[in-house]
Amino acid sequence: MTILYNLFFLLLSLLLTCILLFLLRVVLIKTGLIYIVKKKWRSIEDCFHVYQFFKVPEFNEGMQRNQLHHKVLVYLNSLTFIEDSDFTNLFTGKKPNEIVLHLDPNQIIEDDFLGAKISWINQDKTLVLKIRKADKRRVLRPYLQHIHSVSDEFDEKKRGLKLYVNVVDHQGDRKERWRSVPFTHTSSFETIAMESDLKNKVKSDLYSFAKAKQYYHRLGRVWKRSYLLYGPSGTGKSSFIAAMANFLSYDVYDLDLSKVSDNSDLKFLLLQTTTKALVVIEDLDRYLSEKSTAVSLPGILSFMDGILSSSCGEERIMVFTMNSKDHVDPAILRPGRIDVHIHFPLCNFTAFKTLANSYLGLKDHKLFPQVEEIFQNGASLSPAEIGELMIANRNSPSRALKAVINALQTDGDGRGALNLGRGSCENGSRKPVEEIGEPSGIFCKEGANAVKEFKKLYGFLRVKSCRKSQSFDLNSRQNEG
Ligand SMILES: Nc1ncnc2c1ncn2[C@@H]1O[C@H](COP(=O)(O)OP(=O)(O)OP(=O)(O)O)[C@@H](O)[C@H]1O
Ligand SMILES: [Mg+2]
Repeated sequence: MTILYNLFFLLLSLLLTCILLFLLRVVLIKTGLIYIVKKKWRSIEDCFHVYQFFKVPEFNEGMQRNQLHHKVLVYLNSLTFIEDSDFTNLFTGKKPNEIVLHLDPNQIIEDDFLGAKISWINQDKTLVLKIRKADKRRVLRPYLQHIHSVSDEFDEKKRGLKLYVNVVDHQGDRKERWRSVPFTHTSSFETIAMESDLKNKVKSDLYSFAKAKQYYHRLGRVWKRSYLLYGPSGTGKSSFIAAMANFLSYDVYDLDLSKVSDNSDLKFLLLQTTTKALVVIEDLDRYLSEKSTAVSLPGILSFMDGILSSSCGEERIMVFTMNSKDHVDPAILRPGRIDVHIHFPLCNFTAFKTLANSYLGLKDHKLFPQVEEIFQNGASLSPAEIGELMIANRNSPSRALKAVINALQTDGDGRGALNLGRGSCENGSRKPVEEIGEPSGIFCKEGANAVKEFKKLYGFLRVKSCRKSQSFDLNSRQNEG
């Protein structure tokens, strides 16, 4: 009996202690006393550690700006810890409704890195780093490197993307060949009407490319990737390039071949592009067939193979667009030259529904079956043409759909037939998109060499079809990256 009593009292006292501790915690948190306790605890802890201090002044002895000071400031302003500090400054940002936090003079910021507690004090144009002596050897160097990369990334994002266009070299001195303007195209993968599976493949391909620096280096390859976007006018090729740039946060270099004076000029232009860039040549088929450029075919081929670009920065993506591959020199299209080919067909019913959703906010409509039937009969228009009709009639969805039906019945008849006859992927003849339920864009990887490399690396033995080898390639690289 006494044992039972003792056990009961023990349990009761345990329960009471738990309730008391819980109440104490609530009081501490609710009243803010927790911060006082934490502060006191830290100052007691401080007494048992030896600290080292590193000063980062804003200017050096020659009164030149110390870049590290700028980087640390950018880094500290990006920390979430700044929100938790006792006081800080609030400013409006560049974007509407944006509010940014900025360090105040004399403010102390706590940071955590690899388990070490680090604090920064903002004192009279000098930032002072305080670190425990015991942590210094292990943490200081990687911490400073971390600051470098975070602040570079932050600066990069703040800078905004740029669109560069090449200008004619009037002086003949090859200086300032690129002019830039802010890149403000708002196109994104979400706004492009395209089969979602294909879109995801492109996204993951781009993403794994951006992460694969070590991999490309190990293979001794130039860290670049090239895409060919081909299809009739108004099918979204240029919009897709803008979406790629926005997705990767890369600048765009739009190369106008008619303003390039010769092969060596092309080389100079490439040398002047920066890293993290999308180098674009639009309408390559037209330049080649009209011979409207002074650059020769070998000049273009070596540009594609990355021989020229290997000497300049890295991490670049090249994009070429064409209306058709039919009359292009086979050397351009040979496997391994352009990594990924993407076909942009005229609109099919699936793409039409995406457009109707984004332009008119329509998920379904009683006229949809009629539109579907017209598409099934082979009629088609470009997404640009359909988009225009929808924009013009955006206040009345029914009128917009009737306008599209009308246009498909009159202008769209022959175009559909043309689309059906087009080749799509290298390994087979193209069937009507709607009939076989094929994606509205075709994604076909032609990098036979790259496929071999991946097979060697990962021990894949089965030779797959063009389409399959591409997806296998993407998966394996994703794993790698
Ligand atoms: N697949 C699509 N999804 C959404 N909008 C599209 C699509 N295709 C075209 N558009 C719209 O049509 C307009 C023209 O498209 P874009 O300039 O990208 O076509 P293009 O294929 O580059 O044409 P071109 O070969 O004549 O240069 C853009 O405003 C774009 O928003
Ligand atoms: Mg275009």
